[in-house]
Amino acid sequence: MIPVAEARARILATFGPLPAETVALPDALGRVLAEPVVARLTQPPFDAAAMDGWAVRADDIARAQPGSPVALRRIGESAAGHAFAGTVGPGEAVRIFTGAPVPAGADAVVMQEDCEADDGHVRVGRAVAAGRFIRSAGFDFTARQELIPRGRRLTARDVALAAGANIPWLSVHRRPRVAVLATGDEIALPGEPLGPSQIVSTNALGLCALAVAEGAIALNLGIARDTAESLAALAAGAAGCDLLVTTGGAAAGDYDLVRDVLADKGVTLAVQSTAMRPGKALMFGRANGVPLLGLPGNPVSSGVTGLIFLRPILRVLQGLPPDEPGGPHHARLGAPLRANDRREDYLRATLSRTADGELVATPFPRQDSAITSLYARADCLVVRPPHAPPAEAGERVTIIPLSGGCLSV
Ligand SMILES: Nc1nc2c(c(=O)[nH]1)N[C@H]1C(S)=C(S)[C@@H](COP(=O)(O)OP(=O)(O)OC[C@H]3O[C@@H](n4cnc5c(N)ncnc54)[C@H](O)[C@@H]3O)O[C@H]1N2
Ligand code: MOO
Repeated sequence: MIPVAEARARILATFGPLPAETVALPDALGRVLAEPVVARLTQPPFDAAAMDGWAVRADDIARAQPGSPVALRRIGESAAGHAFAGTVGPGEAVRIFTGAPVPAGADAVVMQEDCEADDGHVRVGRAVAAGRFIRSAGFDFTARQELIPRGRRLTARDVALAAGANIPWLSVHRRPRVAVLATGDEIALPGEPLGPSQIVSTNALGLCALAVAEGAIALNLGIARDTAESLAALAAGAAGCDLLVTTGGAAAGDYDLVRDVLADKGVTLAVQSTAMRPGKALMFGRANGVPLLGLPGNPVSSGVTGLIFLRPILRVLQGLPPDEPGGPHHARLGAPLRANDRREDYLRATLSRTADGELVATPFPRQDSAITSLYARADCLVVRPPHAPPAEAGERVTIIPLSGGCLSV
């Protein structure tokens, strides 16, 4: 058994970002930038009004007050998309609307609420400083400015920003293609009629969903029976994928075939088992040239090892750091814990807050790696290092929040 950190390091060392491809902007949400987004225009491209009102010369209305307005001659109109072509001279004003270009000669906008207009004149009842209610050209960004750095997972806000920068397509890392293979004579697909000793496969669908949530394309290869032929035949479907993930058949039982059948002859597995719970039965190597991540069969073990090993692989393949920035996260323990043994423990737990806002993680009393109902309900995993001494309620612990994924606003 090797420590989790070492297993992760050995596994992640074999992956790097996938090549870039070009996608249309509407398809870029959740993708990771391979090239920075650089503005193709200056925004706003011209000095623009920030309010509906009147474009004026600030000096002309320096003495205007609510009781004694200054009258200016109205000479035209500037609406969004329809600029006023002339110049505002002394004693003149142009009707203007939010977003419209401020005409030459004017240096401020007065809100229409402070003005009274008739056909020929506008009476301005408030003095404003030069620059008031004008968004000057480039006030948001300028042409050739780097707006979004490479390596960022694009949010809905980023898509809007790139659109504003007049960019119709983006260079992003190719999505990882992940093949997922369940194993075991006892496993059936959801909805199939079940034999007397059969159970429904949860793991492959859960792992495919995890892969999709992390931005990958998942290919569910189905369920291999406990024979070398079945396993080899279905695993062949992973050809051309960036990763083959198996679940089940990873321990040392008589029917646990994954290691023997799939690992290339002569290739040593980089990881054979890890000092973690759940997830001891874990392997990593290559099968027919495709990286192979062999996860355990117990459903919670497959889910947790998916989070600890599959998720960072998918992030690295997309050009992201293995872990989300901002970690590690911490909380207070909501219940005491016994001393830990030599395996790093990942306890399924709920999160709550104390009256003064502190985060509290309370592990479920039952932690068996086959209890899927509690795993689905958990808000976080509490990480207990190997040989951790007994812990009191209230102690600070490291947690892994069970949220996130590729779609972010
Ligand atoms: N003598 C030992 N026995 C076991 C050990 C050990 O160290 N020595 N480790 C235990 C641990 S811990 C785990 S985890 C499992 C891992 O074994 P495998 O990866 O070989 O998994 P299987 O034996 O194939 O299945 C275990 C369990 O999970 C169920 N399963 C399998 N696939 C699915 C699926 N797709 N969906 C839902 N459930 C699945 C399977 O029916 C078994 O109940 O080994 C322990 N044994
Ligand atoms: O490796 Mo097992 O995952 O502890 O349930």
